[in-house]
Amino acid sequence: MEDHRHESSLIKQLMPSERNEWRGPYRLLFCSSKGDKAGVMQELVKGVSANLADYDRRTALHLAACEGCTEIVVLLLEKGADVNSLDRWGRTPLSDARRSDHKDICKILEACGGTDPEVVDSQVPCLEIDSTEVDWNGKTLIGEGAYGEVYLVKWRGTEVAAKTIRSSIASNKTVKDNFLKEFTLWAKLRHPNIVQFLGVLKQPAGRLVFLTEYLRNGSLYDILRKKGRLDSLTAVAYALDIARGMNYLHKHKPHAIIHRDLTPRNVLQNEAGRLKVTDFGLSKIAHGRDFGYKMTGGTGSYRYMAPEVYRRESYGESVDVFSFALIVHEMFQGGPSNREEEPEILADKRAYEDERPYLPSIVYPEPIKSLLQDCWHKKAEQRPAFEHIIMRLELIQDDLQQKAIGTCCSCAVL
Ligand SMILES: Nc1ncnc2c1ncn2[C@@H]1O[C@H](COP(=O)(O)OP(=O)(O)OP(=O)(O)O)[C@@H](O)[C@H]1O
Repeated sequence: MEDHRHESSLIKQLMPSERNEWRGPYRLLFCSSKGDKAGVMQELVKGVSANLADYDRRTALHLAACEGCTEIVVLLLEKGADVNSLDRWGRTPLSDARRSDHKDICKILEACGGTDPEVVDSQVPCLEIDSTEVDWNGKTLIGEGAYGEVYLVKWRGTEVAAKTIRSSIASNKTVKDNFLKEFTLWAKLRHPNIVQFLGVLKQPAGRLVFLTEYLRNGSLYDILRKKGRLDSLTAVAYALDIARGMNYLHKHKPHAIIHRDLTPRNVLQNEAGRLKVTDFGLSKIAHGRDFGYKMTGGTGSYRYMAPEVYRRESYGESVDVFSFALIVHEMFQGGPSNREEEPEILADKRAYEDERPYLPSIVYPEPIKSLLQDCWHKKAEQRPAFEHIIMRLELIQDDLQQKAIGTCCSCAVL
């Protein structure tokens, strides 16, 4: 997608020297994007319309809202700028201010009747599923998480998972709106290793139920509990599934999607044996400032938490790489290490004493060992990106397959 958020397309085409000397009506757009109040005033006094737009239909108000130029926003509104003008991508100035996190400008625009189609979108009918289409009669409880129960139900004759958000959580309007925003984003995602979001049920206020595809084999957590250690080829195939799903999320445009809560419980398996990642983005709502939920030892999220998250420092995509390494470690080992230790204490030791799980050579092939050490590196910027992890895993997979064929052939010769 084109990045249209920052500057008018006309301004982008100008050389720096031309920008400074630019005269003519479009100077209004340039000055608005640069916070040049005197310049904006000059243009308006000359009679340039406050609603002048470039050929992407970006107005001075879009640009000022996007760039955080509060004074210009106020001035343009006073001079009759249309608070809800839509650009070529269907965005209003409020959409731009929200995306750039200019909270003061959002308040000003909202007070003037500004709306954000991207949020309205979260309630658009295409996301909404009529509750009467869901057959709850034969429902089966599949599991229970931090937010509520998960049921197997039928929707239009197809088995799907219905995930409920407890009313104690969903009755908070801000929390509910944030869930809806995350669903809007999730609904747009399509990848073989990402659980498919299907829609939100029309429910009375305070309740929230959403549908996703149903994955018959349950979570990786359940699989490891049942099967214990996985053989190297299976573990690497599973690691590749997770890495491909995560790479898709991290490469999302215009912003990477960071999972923040990648754990074996949030990795599900379908009947064909393929793993898919689920519940990304939701953890920051429930665990974040919107809702004072604290991750418990029970849900186990601390066990996979990157040191910088535990230390409450700023973080990026590599927090998911850290969690990924611990999941891969478990697949080779058959479960978490230091099972008896409180997850929070474990996270503390990882964050402050640089403690990491043991990697015995008898269990971990050398290239897996070095991959895990890189992925849980204490310096977040040293951890590899998922696209590189995929390449390394593919090489490891080829090598393991060659060895497996070799072993098989020597059996046949014998
Ligand atoms: N789409 C699905 N298909 C099949 N089973 C599912 C699906 N979604 C969830 N489950 C099952 O329900 C359980 C509970 O899921 P849920 O996402 O609510 O919580 P969790 O991931 O286990 O924990 P937390 O809420 O702390 O992340 C999962 O562990 C899984 O076994």
